[in-house]
Amino acid sequence: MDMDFVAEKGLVLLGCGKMGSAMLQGWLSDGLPPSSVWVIDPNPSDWLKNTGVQINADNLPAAPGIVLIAVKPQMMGEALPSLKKMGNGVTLFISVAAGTPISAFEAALGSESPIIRAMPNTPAAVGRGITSIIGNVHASSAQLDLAEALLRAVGQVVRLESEDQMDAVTGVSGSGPAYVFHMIECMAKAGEAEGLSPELAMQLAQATVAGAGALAEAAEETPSELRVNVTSPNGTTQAGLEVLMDEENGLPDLIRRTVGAAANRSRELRNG
Ligand SMILES: NC(=O)C1=CN([C@@H]2O[C@H](COP(=O)(O)OP(=O)(O)OC[C@H]3O[C@@H](n4cnc5c(N)ncnc54)[C@H](O)[C@@H]3O)[C@@H](O)[C@H]2O)C=CC1
Ligand SMILES: O=C(O)[C@@H]1CCC=N1
Repeated sequence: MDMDFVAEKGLVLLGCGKMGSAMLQGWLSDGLPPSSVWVIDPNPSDWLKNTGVQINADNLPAAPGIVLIAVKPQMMGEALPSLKKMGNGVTLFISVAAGTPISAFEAALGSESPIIRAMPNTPAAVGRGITSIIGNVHASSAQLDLAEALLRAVGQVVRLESEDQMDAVTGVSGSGPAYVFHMIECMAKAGEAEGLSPELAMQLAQATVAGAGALAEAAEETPSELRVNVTSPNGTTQAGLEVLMDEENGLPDLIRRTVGAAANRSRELRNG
């Protein structure tokens, strides 16, 4: 059971904004035929309109293979009723919404419905996402395998042991790309402050973050060892890291508070 199953039975996307589009882009470039995809979204983007998928069509499949729910948690109450008739025990629902618990989908779609809660991230658009998943009791191991196969087409997949882990996961990997993009912005601005042109500073910052990420993934050394490899005793990196790694004002505390705030917001979203 994999992409062929999804192509045959159909994929319905409820909401196709930034995250839904990032995943759809990955699936379409992986060979999912646009004719197998139905999107429900009152505000489809120009990109979406050019993909060839069916948008707000009347001919929705009665029992699609998968329904991906990718609306904002705040829109859930308004959006979910349109799916209720698909809560037939056959269709697998996958939600990527931050905060919204599995119990909310069970209440809206029928308590027998197989539901998988997932937390992806936008690097899915280039096949480099990571998605954490957990299913309800009605999601069979074959359905978890199906979700994993679908999501693996846009990056790595990890299975969680408990839904409680989802808030921390959201704080680290769901929101994480934004922290890294901001790091690029800050490095580029700092390069400008040291006299580089904006274009050169941005090129250096982007390539450095992308290259360091690729090396961290490919190398046998840990990120700590890779950091030490860059750091010549009493050299330039040491001088920089003394600021970045400062216990009181440095990155460790800042990142701890950043991830904590995102995880807390995820906990708050549980209540709608
Ligand atoms: N953007 C990200 O990096 C990530 C987002 N998520 C989750 O993905 C979900 C969507 O987030 P984004 O794509 O960033 O938001 P977005 O605002 O870009 O997309 C939401 C889409 O839902 C559509 N929509 C609104 N009301 C609707 C309705 N009643 N029926 C159908 N569609 C409706 C909107 O037109 C929009 O296209 C959220 O629940 C978020 O927590 C999860 C992981 C990462
Ligand atoms: O900012 C948000 O709420 C969503 C969830 C994770 C990333 N974006």
